[in-house]
Amino acid sequence: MFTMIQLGVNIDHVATVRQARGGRNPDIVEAGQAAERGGADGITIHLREDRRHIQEEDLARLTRSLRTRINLEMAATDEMCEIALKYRPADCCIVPEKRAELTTEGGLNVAGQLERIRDVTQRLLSGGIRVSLFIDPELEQISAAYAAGAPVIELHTGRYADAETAETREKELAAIQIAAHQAHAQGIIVHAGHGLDYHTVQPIAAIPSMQELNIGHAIVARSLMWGMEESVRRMKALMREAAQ
Ligand SMILES: CC(=O)[C@@H](O)[C@H](O)COP(=O)(O)O
Ligand SMILES: NCC(=O)COP(=O)(O)O
Repeated sequence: MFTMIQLGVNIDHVATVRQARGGRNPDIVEAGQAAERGGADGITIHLREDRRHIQEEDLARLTRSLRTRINLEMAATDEMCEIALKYRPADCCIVPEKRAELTTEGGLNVAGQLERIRDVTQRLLSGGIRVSLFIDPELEQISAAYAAGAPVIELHTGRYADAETAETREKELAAIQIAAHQAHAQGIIVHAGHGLDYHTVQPIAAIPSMQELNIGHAIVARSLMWGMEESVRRMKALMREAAQ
């Protein structure tokens, strides 16, 4: 059990609000620093190919301004590799992208493109960047992530978070628990994220090998009522309570 489970706060949707009108309000750096004051152990941003929210300038400004660390989510493209190697965030998480998607729909198919993912993983590792692969909780994908040489995986919690019945949620939770155990047994560091919120986070945080959760939309949504610091503080407290 990792008693000090960490929280990466994804601030993509602060940029979504900004992009609605352009300009610099709300300011992405202020949001990241407020999340850090609330207890964020890192800041996650997804620089999408379509730049719908986070821009490269956001990455540049956050790189200069944050106290903790940046987890850059990115597609497995040459463009994104070059940007990652330019700014050298502590972490890069390789995620699948489809332009038509509203948000990330599934995990990265590492098994189906192993050579490509291995190449991107090794290029980033060689640049001193820790690499995580965003995958569905499937044993085949864990084995492929290991074969690609990724030191970290982030288990996609979307099906669990979006489950419409208690039965489905229990089934999806069991899949995540099994996947986390399998990955940990292979020496892979286990993270999780996508769709988690204040009433679904604790069973995921309670998984013994879980070292970090990346949570964004629920925190940003709540920050409109509670403020960013308090929204992060409440999420972190729920996680720490569950992980004890
Ligand atoms: C990979 C993942 O689940 C999220 O971190 C991702 O950033 C979702 O994309 P949007 O932030 O664009 O919804
Ligand atoms: N990788 C998951 C993440 O960074 C945040 O996802 P969400 O909480 O915005 O769904």
